[in-house]
Amino acid sequence: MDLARIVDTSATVAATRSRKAKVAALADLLRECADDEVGLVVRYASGMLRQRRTGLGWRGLARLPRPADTSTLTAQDADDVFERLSALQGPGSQRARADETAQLFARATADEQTWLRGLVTGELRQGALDALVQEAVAAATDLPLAAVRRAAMLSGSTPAAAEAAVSGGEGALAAIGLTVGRPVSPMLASSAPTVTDGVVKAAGSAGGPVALDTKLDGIRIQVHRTGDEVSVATRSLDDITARLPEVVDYVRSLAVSSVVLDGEALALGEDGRPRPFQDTASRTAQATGVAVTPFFFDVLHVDGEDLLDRPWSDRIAVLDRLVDAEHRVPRLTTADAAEAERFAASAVAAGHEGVVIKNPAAPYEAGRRGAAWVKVKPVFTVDLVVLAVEWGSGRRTGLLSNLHLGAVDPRGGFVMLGKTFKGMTDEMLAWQTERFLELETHRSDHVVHVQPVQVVEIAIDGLQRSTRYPGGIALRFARVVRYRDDKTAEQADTGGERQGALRPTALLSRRAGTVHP
Ligand SMILES: Nc1ncnc2c1ncn2[C@@H]1O[C@H](COP(=O)(O)OP(=O)(O)OP(=O)(O)O)[C@@H](O)[C@H]1O
Repeated sequence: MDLARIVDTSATVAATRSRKAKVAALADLLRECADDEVGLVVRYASGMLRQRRTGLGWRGLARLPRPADTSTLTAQDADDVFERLSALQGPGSQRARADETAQLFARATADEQTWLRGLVTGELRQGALDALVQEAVAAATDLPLAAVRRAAMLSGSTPAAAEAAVSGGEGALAAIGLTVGRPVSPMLASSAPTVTDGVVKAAGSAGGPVALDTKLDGIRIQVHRTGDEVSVATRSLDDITARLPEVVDYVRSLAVSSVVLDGEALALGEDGRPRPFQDTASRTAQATGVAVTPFFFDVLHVDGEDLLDRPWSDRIAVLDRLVDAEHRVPRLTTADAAEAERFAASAVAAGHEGVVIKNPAAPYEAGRRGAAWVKVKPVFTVDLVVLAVEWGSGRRTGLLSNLHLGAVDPRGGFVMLGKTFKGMTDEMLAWQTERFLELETHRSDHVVHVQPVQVVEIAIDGLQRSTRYPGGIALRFARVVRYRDDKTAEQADTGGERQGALRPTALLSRRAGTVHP
């Protein structure tokens, strides 16, 4: 497949607002692929490299050779270069990387250069793109979208689902089940403004009791075990087995031969209350530091049996049998809103984030964010992307301080919603100065513009209409809660639902919470 063909499709997808037209363009591209290139083309169409690391960043791409006049590159040519780059290490590798990169870019036309740079820096990646590509795979292969989606979630990979669809049709898609040892996209929660609303939403039209789980503010962990082999994956499916030996030891001690558990790892203080989130979060980067305790709230597989399609209540019965109460998330099942409010208040008083309210009849919907799980938190927080940072003054001279914050723009890119320099600890200031200088793209005056990849969680008192920012809304009293390294920019919150019409309520309704301790 010619690279230019993919670059063209990318441009068409970016240029149209019509979802139908985007899917049609992607499906046309996939129809033109040879079977053995589908995986790579799907990756590139989704803005993803096949290699986890290439060692190339924004800086390495700052100066490019003169573009070629005619396009000759294939997708496979590009992938071959990235494969060689990913294998480079040791002395001389920096030089070799620069040479390989220069040669690749010299063979690319101007449009291809721009596209390749976006691919390498992750700028082409958009969460929504993955869903579009799944639709395109279904359209190109004439297979049900639900079957493609399910396979993508269970394999944790849209390219893998596309390859199966092309090579073996619906049978091959259905054969992608849960494989112990291979992480699946975790089930996600929608949100509600109050516990009472959350109870109604999770119960659905049938009404009846719901389960309230304490919402722990730790590291989402999905733990797979076969025999003595244990692996731990994060929410974004990164392998952190080596970082969490205490979680590995605990799951290895369970009386099962194979199991897949879903939960949170949390660092507790001597008083049994959760330690500050930063303490827990530091363990995603290192195996030392404060100890974390695993708390499980779901089980997806046990001893050869997949439990995904079984109702939550059945799965929890299995969990209660397998895992002792000290390693389960505290929970209450009730149909009474007042009782639910009291439980949520006590969870918050115990130092937790809120509750996740669950429908007891619901299956485990990998990768889905629906009404079966509803989170309710006491403060509004939004996950935004840092677009630029201003140099500080006074006590903060020499440090990057005031953050320019953007939400994901449904039309592509980001839309700025406000700025903040509040809520940062000295440690955060030092860290962010280093981090944002690494991500710098250019400067204007006292503002350092950065690659839009760093997600930050911001607490706000609300949103207000404003003419100051292009989206027409602005954050009220924004302050930094923490940096979110477990989220990519495309997983940040959206500034609006459709066609650029920024709807503050859409942003808020997914985030609001009013549990009163
Ligand atoms: N008992 C629980 N049941 C389900 N999820 C829980 C539970 N306790 C904590 N969580 C965490 O809550 C997360 C969802 O809420 P939150 O909005 O805080 O997280 P997020 O990462 O910002 O958003 P999301 O994962 O929904 O995009 C889950 O991904 C999970 O990691």
